[in-house]
Amino acid sequence: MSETQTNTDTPLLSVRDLKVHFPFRRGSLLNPQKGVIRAVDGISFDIARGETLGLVGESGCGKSTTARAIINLVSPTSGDVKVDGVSIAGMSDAAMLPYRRRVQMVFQDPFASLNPRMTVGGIIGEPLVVHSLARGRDRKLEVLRLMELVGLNPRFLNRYPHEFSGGQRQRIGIARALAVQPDLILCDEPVSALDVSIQAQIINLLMDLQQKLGLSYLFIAHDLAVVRHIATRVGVMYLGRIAELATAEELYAGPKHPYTEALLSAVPVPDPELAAKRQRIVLSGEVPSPDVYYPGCAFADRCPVKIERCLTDRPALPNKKHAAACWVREEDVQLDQRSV
Ligand SMILES: Nc1ncnc2c1ncn2[C@@H]1O[C@H](COP(=O)(O)OP(=O)(O)OP(=O)(O)O)[C@@H](O)[C@H]1O
Repeated sequence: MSETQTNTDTPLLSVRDLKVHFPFRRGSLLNPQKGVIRAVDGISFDIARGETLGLVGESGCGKSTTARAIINLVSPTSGDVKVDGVSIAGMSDAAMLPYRRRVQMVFQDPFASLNPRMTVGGIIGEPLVVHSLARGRDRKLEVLRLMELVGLNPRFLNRYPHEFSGGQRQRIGIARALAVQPDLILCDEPVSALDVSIQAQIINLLMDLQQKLGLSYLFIAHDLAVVRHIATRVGVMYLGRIAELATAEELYAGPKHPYTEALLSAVPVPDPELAAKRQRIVLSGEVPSPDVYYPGCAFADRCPVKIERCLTDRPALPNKKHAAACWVREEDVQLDQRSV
């Protein structure tokens, strides 16, 4: 079988030991400082066809940078991103074009990501032009079909983004991503800027589209409540690393990492009796700066169950279905040799 053929055993997306470090210089002429921001610091995960991986963590933990590296908007410092087993590292622009069609992105702020001077028809139809997929009347018909698919009234074809609500603008962004018939959509906080009732509508739309079109999603959010209904599996990120990776069911029923426990304790529970029993874990301190190198677990400073080893030895995420990078909670956690 050729490398470009679809192999159902190969994950659609495979990310291995991905690091994205941003070197910086600051300070004064007399006291210059050089350093590196470890935005993403050695993460690995797969996404299968038709699956949704939720990627969750506080602001600045590296979620968007992960998505940007997958779509090649930033260059990885090291590690590998493969689609259907084919690595994108070092691909020429021409070789990247079909890849860009297969992997699309939907952004958090649907207003900032849509060109205000283009009509909805122009915005949704643009990728069809870029990828030479449809022209003239065919293009218009395809745009109208896409508008209906995402629940937009086709009569609004010639309207501008500012004439739509936040939820409708996000539908435009989704239709634009769908125009090239992608396999995987990277959804970077697609509902964070929307009201709660509208959030549910957009999540339902994404799930409905997944059913109809067999799409895979990487769904980024900063809280666990948002990904609960859409994610098949969830990765919890902390300071550029994955603290815990599990199926959504396992993670919500029994989180292993103390950081996941703290995040989950903040998720509202609809049942008042359960809510009364639930103890809220309030973490002390802030997420540490990604420009400091932590030899041990990056969460150790804020961790309520840390032991001495957590400060000195970096735990690697065990390679199994439900895994946490935690010396205290996980029996078969190993020393992460790669980062020493
Ligand atoms: N181009 C860049 N140059 C330097 N630092 C960057 C760059 N892009 C991101 N960072 C830094 O990398 C870290 C991770 O940023 P990233 O945007 O990936 O986090 P995030 O989890 O998506 O946060 P948010 O939810 O706020 O978007 C942050 O400290 C950020 O300031």
